[in-house]
Amino acid sequence: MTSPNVLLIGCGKMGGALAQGWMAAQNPPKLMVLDRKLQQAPGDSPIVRAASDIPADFQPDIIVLAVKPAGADAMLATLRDALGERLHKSALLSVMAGKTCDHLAQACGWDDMAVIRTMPNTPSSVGAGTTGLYASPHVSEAQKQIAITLMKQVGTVVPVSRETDLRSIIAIAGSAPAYIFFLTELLEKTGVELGLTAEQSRELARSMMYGAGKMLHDLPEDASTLRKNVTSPNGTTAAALAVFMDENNWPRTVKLAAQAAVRRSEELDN
Ligand SMILES: NC(=O)c1ccc[n+]([C@@H]2O[C@H](COP(=O)([O-])OP(=O)(O)OC[C@H]3O[C@@H](n4cnc5c(N)ncnc54)[C@H](OP(=O)(O)O)[C@@H]3O)[C@@H](O)[C@H]2O)c1
Ligand code: PRO
Repeated sequence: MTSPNVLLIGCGKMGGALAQGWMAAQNPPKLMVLDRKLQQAPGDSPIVRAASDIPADFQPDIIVLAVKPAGADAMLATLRDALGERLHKSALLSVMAGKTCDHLAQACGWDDMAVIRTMPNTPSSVGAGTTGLYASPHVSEAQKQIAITLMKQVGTVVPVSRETDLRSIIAIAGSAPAYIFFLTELLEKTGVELGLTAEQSRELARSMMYGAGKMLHDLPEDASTLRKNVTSPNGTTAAALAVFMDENNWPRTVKLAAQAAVRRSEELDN
């Protein structure tokens, strides 16, 4: 398949992670980046500062919208003015935590605009991303396949048939690397409190996270089996897990945290 023309709007934390992942992939897209401050784009992709600077002969296959939800409408208005029918011919792929497909289509100026909503995460930068993907009814099968292929270049894609499922995906995958990074921070800090040097503690916590993640990725066993394999009867792990697994501890807080992320994504739609 020939590589698609991709216009990436916003090359910050998430847009930048995708661009990095794509540029390291086998058959990278032909990328143009729109960002007001970025100095150098991954793969030295061309950068424009505003929609009005997009060259007249550039027809994007996919426009990846990676700005904050609050800035989306204004950005789409300038894009519509600059691209006209070229915008209508593209598929819009949002990575934003809020704003529905219908809302984005209207902001583009066409009710039948092809809008794909995704929820990727920052591990996309190292080809280990996880992306939930919903294609609205106006997206053609060909456009959907281009979008899936594009996001598969940076990791795993989980298509969903209900747009509202993206909220759950935010809670379980989009925001979730931050939960894991926070746990890593806590382990590092606790290691120092227990007498390790900061360097030792950092290396131990990070290496352990990588090893556990690699087992989850490489092996077919359920997470619960992998957990049980670490837990000797009446041993050290059982002592630690008795704290974490208390129903008022992780089972409760993980659910509360996920519900808070879902609620926030509902607010970001408006
Ligand atoms: N971060 C994540 O882990 C993650 C994961 C999944 C989805 N998302 C979604 O990704 C989107 C972006 O989040 P982010 O964390 O990547 O934010 P970010 O780091 O602030 O990136 C947004 C980028 O877009 C640029 N930008 C915004 N408005 C612009 C405009 N009008 N013209 C030119 N450039 C403009 C920003 O420039 P300035 O800095 O100058 O404003 C910035 O470089 C959000 O909608 C979020 O919900 C994020
Ligand atoms: N980062 C974005 C946020 O915090 C969306 C998921 C991850 O809103």
